[in-house]
Amino acid sequence: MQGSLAQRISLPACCHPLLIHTARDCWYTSAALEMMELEDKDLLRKQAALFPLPKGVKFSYGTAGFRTDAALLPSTVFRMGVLAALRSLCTKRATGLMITASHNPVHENGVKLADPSGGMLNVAWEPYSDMLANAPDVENFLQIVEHIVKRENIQSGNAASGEVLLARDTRPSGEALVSAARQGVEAVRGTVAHDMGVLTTPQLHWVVRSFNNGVPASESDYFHQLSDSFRCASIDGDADRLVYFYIPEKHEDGYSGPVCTLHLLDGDKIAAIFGLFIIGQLHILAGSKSSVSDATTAHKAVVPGYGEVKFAVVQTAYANGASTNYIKQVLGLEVATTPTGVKHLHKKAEQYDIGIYFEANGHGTILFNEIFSQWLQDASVQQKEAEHRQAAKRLVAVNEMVNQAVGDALSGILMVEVVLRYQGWSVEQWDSMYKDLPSRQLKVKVKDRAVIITTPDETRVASPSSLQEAIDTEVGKYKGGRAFVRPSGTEDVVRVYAEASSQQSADALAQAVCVLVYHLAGGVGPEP
Ligand SMILES: CC(=O)N[C@H]1[C@@H](OP(=O)(O)O)O[C@H](CO)[C@@H](O)[C@@H]1O
Ligand SMILES: [Mg+2]
Repeated sequence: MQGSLAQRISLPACCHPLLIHTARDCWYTSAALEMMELEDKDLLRKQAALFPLPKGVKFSYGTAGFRTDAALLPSTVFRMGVLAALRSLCTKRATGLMITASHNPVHENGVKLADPSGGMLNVAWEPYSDMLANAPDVENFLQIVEHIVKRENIQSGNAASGEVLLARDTRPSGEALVSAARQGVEAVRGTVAHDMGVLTTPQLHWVVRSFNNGVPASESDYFHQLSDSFRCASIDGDADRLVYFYIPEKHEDGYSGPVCTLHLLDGDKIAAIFGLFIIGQLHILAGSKSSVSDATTAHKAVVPGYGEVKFAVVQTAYANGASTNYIKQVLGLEVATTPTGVKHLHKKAEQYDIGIYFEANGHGTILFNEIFSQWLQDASVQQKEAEHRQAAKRLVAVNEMVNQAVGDALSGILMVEVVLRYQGWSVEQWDSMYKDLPSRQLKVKVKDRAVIITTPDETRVASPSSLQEAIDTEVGKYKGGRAFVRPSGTEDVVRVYAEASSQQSADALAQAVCVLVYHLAGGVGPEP
C-alpha cells in the first residue's frame, strides 16, 4: 500500500477499512475526526489509564486474536473489550470476547472476538484491533476509538444497547483478564458485559449466535441442544444392560391406551442389528452374493479356508416374536432359546463360532470362539482379496471391542454406534428393521411360586397342568396371541408375559392369564 499515513487516514469514510490495516505499524494521530461526547471520552480516558500499554511490545491480531504471556495482556484485553462493545453498538447485536490461549503454556493467554453471527470477528474490523492494541498512550487510544465511531457511524446511546458476552478458559490468569475485558466493555457508554464463566471457544461462539437469534443461550442450553440432537441410550444401574430409545416426531401406532410416545429399541433390536452386521461380513468373507433379505441362501455362511461358520442369536422366551421372526426369516440366522438369565444365554452362545445373545431387557454381548478368532486374525492379513481382508478386520475389531466376559452397556453403545455408522442408519431406520408385536408383562403374587414348574425353555407350564390348559384356551381367543408364565428367579412373584396383534389384546390376554395364575397357582391378596 502506497502513501503516507496522513494520506491514508484522510481517505473518505466509505473506503474499505482494510486500507487502514496497513497503518498498523504507525500510530493514528489525526485530529481531523469529530470528537465523541465529552462525558463518554472522560469515562474511557479514566478507565484506559488503568491499563497502560506494556513497554516494548507490539501486538498483532494474527489469525484469530492476540496471544502472548498473560502478564502482558491486560491493556490488550481492556481495549478488545472496548472494540467488542463498539462492534456491538455498530451492529446493534451482541458480540463475544473469549479469553484463551488454547493448548499453549499455562502462563500464556489470549483474547479473540466473536461477531454477532457467532463467527469470527469481521476481518474488516481486524485493523481496528491492531491499532487499538498498539496505541501507545491514552490520548492516542481515544483518537482511534473516535475514528472507529465516526467511520462506522456508531451511535452511542444512553440506554444499554450494546451487549458483550465474555468467557474464559481455565487458566489462572483468566479471571483478571475477564475483569479487564468487562471494564473495557463498560467503559463504552450504553454497553453491558455478561460474564458467561468458563466455556470452550466454540461454546462462546454458539452462545453469541443463539443469544442474537433470541433462543436460549446458556451453557446448559448448549449441552441440551447437543444431547437433544441425538436420540438416547439408557443403561441400568450397574451398566450391564443397554437399551436405546427416541421420541418420534408424531405418535403413529394408533394405540388409544396410556399415551406413550417413546420408541424403545431393546435387547432384541440390538441383537438384530448386530446380527445384520456380522452376517454381512461373513457373506463378504464367503464371497456370497446373497443379501440378508434372501433368507433361502443366507442360512449358512461357508467361508473358504474355514468352512461353515456356526453363527446364532440366543434369546429367551421374552424376546419379542417379531424379533425372532426377523432374525430367522430376514437375516436367515439360527435362533437358539434358553431359560431366562444371562448365565444360560452366555453358556449357549459359547457353543458357536460367533454367538450373539441378548435378553429383551438389554443384557447381552457377542462371543467369538478362540479358533475362529485366530482364523479371523490371520484372514485379516492373509486373504487375497482386499474386500475379504477388510471384512475380517471389521470382525477382529468387534472381537476386541465387545466385552466377552459379560454383557457390558458401555462397549455395547460403542458397538451400536459403529454399526449404525457402517449401515449409514439413523436410530429410526434401525428401529424400522421390524415392528415389535404389542406385548405386556405383569406379575402375580402367589403363596409359593415354586408350585409352577415350566418346560426347559420356560414357554409352557408343566405343572400344574390345568394352568397350561387354561392358558392355551385363553391364548386361542386372540389373533397372533402368545402367553407364558414362569416363577421369577429374582423376585417373589410369578411373571406373566403376553403378546398379541394389538396392544389392547396383549393387555387383555396378560390380564386374563394373571387371573388364571391367581386362581390355579395359589394367588394371594386381591384378585388381579
Ligand atoms: C423378565 C425379566 O426381565 N427377567 C429378568 C430378571 O429375572 P427373573 O427371573 O425374571 O426375575 O432379572 C434377571 C437378573 O437381572 C434378568 O436376567 C432377567 O432378564
Ligand atoms: Mg444390571
